[in-house]
Amino acid sequence: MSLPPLVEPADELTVDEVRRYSRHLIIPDVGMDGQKRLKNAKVLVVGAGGLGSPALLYLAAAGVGTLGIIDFDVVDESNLQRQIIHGQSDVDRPKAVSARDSIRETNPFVEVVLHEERLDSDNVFRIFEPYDLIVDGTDNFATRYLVNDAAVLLGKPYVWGSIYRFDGQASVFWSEHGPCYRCLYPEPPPPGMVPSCAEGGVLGVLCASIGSIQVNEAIKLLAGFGDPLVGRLMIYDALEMSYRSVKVRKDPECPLCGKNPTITELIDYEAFCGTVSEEAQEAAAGSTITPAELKQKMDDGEDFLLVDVREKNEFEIVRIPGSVLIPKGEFLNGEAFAKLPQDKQIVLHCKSGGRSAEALAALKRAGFGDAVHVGGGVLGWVHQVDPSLPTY
Ligand SMILES: Nc1ncnc2c1ncn2[C@@H]1O[C@H](COP(=O)(O)OP(=O)(O)OP(=O)(O)O)[C@@H](O)[C@H]1O
Repeated sequence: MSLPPLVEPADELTVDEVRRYSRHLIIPDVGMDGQKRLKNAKVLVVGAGGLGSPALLYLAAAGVGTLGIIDFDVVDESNLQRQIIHGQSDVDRPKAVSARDSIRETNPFVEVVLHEERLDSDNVFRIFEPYDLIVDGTDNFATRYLVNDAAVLLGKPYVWGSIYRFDGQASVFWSEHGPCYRCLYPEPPPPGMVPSCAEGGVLGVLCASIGSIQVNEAIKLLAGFGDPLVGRLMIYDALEMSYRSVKVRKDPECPLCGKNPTITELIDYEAFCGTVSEEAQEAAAGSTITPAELKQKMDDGEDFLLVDVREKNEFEIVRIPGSVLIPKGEFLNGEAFAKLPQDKQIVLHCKSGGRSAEALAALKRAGFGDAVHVGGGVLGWVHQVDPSLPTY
């Protein structure tokens, strides 16, 4: 499928621009016409993190005239392994500002528009409106459904990417010409079932592999050449080193872009995707202790078993003294229960409190009524009790 260019060409390129983009200009498919279209293009990148970093740098280098950056976060040292738009001196600076500075260095001809806020249902239409196309570099389901729904309702193409450990996926969702994200994934996974990169990790260079595919697709759509990834899902396995693409059909029953849409306006995406299941929230209510309270229990010599429900690799990075490791999965499949004493209170913790709440719900269901979990997890322990330990 080939599609007409999204953007009209700019009137002209300056002498400096011709010199800068000469390696594009001599590709027949791009040429003067394509480069002028890129110059006139306005692209918004949501998230200046793992995918957003290479996406922003390559979009800027390619000569996309206006780049919007939306991110609410600041640069953390643990970002630098993959978020190559930021450097050591950017730690603690707002990501959007740090990304803008790098783009200025890469290509001063690009106009950068900063949105230092969290994209949500209240601001998404206002923020998306001026842009021709949206590139999604975020890491959470609530934002992906929000971006998809807003893009469908505004009729804009949505260039999507996703990464985890060694696996990546990318596609272009554009309901006028093919499926939307909801046609592929009608429902978010149950809370806690799909680990994030923060929980499971990600190979840094995978961000470049998938982020650059997103840029490739954005450029093709803006300038109107090649076969866009509309109606196809690209699947990349960095361990096997295989790329394949599978067809994704538009779902006629899609509640958003199907024949009889039931979703005609934005919804509450946090509630739709639920970061922690309702059962876990209920289990945690009244059964949550703070890291400082955990320390007090230890100092008082209370007899309890502290169970870390993270994965082995995380346990090796940092652990709370005296804890034993039983990963969350063993609570969900029931294997953990036989390993636990019946005559002691069980105290669960994870990295920041989400997984331990899920494990706590399973534990309570199995009859361990006085079990509790530690709100804030091992990160809370480091901040409140022992700042000499590393965080990740
Ligand atoms: N709704 C949103 N609005 C604006 N920015 C968002 C939104 N959701 C996520 N982001 C940003 O998208 C980026 C996602 O990047 P990535 O997952 O690589 O980084 P991270 O969240 O910094 O990493 P980690 O979770 O491993 O610490 C982050 O910079 C995050 O702040």
